[in-house]
Amino acid sequence: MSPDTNVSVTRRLGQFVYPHRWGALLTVLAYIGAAATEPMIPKLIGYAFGEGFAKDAFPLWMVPVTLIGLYLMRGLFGFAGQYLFNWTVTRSVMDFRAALVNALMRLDAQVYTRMQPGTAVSKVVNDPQQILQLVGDVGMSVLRDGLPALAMLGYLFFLNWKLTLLSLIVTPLMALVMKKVNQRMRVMATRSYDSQLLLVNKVDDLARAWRVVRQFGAAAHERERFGALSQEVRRNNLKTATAAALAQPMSQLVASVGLSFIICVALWQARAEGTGVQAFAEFVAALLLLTSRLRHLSDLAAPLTRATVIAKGCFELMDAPKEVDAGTQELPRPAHGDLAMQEVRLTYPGAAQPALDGLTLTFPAGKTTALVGASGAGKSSIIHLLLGFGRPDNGRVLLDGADVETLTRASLRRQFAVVSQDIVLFDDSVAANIAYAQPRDDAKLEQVLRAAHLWDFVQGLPDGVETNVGANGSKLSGGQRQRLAIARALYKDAPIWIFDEATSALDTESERAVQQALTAWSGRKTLIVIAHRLSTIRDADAIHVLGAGKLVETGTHAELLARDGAYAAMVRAQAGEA
Ligand SMILES: Nc1ncnc2c1ncn2[C@@H]1O[C@H](COP(=O)(O)OP(=O)(O)OP(=O)(O)O)[C@@H](O)[C@H]1O
Repeated sequence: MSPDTNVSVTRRLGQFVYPHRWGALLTVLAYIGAAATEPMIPKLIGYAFGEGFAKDAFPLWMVPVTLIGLYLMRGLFGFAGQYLFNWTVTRSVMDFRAALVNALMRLDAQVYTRMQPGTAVSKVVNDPQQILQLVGDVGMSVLRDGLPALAMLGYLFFLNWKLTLLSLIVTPLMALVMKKVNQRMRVMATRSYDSQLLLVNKVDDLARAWRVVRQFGAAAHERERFGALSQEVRRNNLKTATAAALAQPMSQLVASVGLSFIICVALWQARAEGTGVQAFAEFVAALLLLTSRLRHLSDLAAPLTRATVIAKGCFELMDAPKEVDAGTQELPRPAHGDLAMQEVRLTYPGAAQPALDGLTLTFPAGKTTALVGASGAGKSSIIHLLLGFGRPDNGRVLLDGADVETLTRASLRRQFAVVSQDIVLFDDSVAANIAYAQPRDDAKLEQVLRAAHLWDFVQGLPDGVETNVGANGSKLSGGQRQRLAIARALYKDAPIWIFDEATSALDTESERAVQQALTAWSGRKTLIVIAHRLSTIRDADAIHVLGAGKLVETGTHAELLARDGAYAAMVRAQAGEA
């Protein structure tokens, strides 16, 4: 990491603290107040020893009053400093997290396919707190040791400015050694952080895949893999700690070289100019005190390095490619719902073959169109493009005649309600999941729950529609989760519905009920259905058959059977399976 990066990381961190600068400023003032009380203690002790023994000295009650008063003041300043520090840090952390979540919401779809969920959790939840705490602690040390060090430096100049200037010559040497040590620490801290993220992702996997792990009897296997990762984290942490532990002795060694040089010069000067022992002793004592303060300050490199490394990771997430939302056109609400693809080609980054290859097809408004084809034929990729999650390399996707690239993403996505193969539910109530991000309407809620064949089940739940469904609907069965997702799509009441294997987990009775509900809406909605079970799409107005990203044939169920092509073969194959 170049120094420039360090500067930019610091500047970017500063952006989150800046709005709360008054808190930071008051923290500094409170600590200055606390530090100011420090010299009063030896001063008072000296006074007590000097004047206190005299017969007509101050009355004795002044001792407890002064001492208690002093410590009370110190305590108040210290408390105020801590409180203000935490006030500033917690607010800055909140802003930092908000910026990270904001970035997360706008990432390009491809970034999600590369990113482990644990990484996002760690970067948004843990890292901002850790970074600002580390930087804050360093700031505290600067206040505690840096301020007295500055005072001591001033005093040294006052005592002997020539010698002090000379002592400053050794500073670049110290800086050089510290730079080398810091570089090593940064490398180690980066490695340590990266391996820690792997560990986070592993634990995330273990918590999510616990069923698979147990079904495969893979606990020992997973323990072993976790153990190997833990070992790597431990090794990297130890190396970072070793590099940090080396920092202090190294800086002390350099300081001792400098110190011996200065003492020699001071002695030489004293001999030549005949300055007294007292001036020499005072200078050396002050210099030693300064060195001890500086030694504490040199310990700050390790936490700062760690904070920089972690912050860099957060900023990488913030700077990751965002979804392009360059369109300006807004569609009426609701749109008519006429979809078309013209000569569309889509190649995923790093893929050898295009997922869609010169595809031209339509999804007419108010009609039910089915997409069928073997696994990997490109069905989900079509949905991916219709929803504007990706852009075709070639060709156009049109909604009501407008290229979807010209539409704002919000206006485009408002037109779709999707039930996909991977159902995602929120750790919230049934009602909140169905009326997700929409105003709550209880009558409508009941209507969609009935349509999704879920009403009786929900009525039997302890808190009815207010019952929590668990993380990703873990308290529901596969079919119930799917029906809940269907209800959510119905609630959105968009002009275009996409059902991607949406009824695969339903029993025949529920499936029939859902189909009936959909038929009731047919003619008013554009319906796109992806189904492997061909019996579910035989009534579709049109069926597009895909193969390797290309359109193989199109027609109604009867037409395609009569043609005796790919579709007819698929139907026969499924009839054979059944
Ligand atoms: N994010 C991605 N990155 C790279 N390749 C991808 C990505 N998503 C899909 N593909 C590839 O694109 C091709 C089409 O995939 P797609 O998911 O559209 O097929 P599908 O017909 O929906 O399959 P299934 O019926 O199994 O869901 C496949 O070869 C797949 O490997």
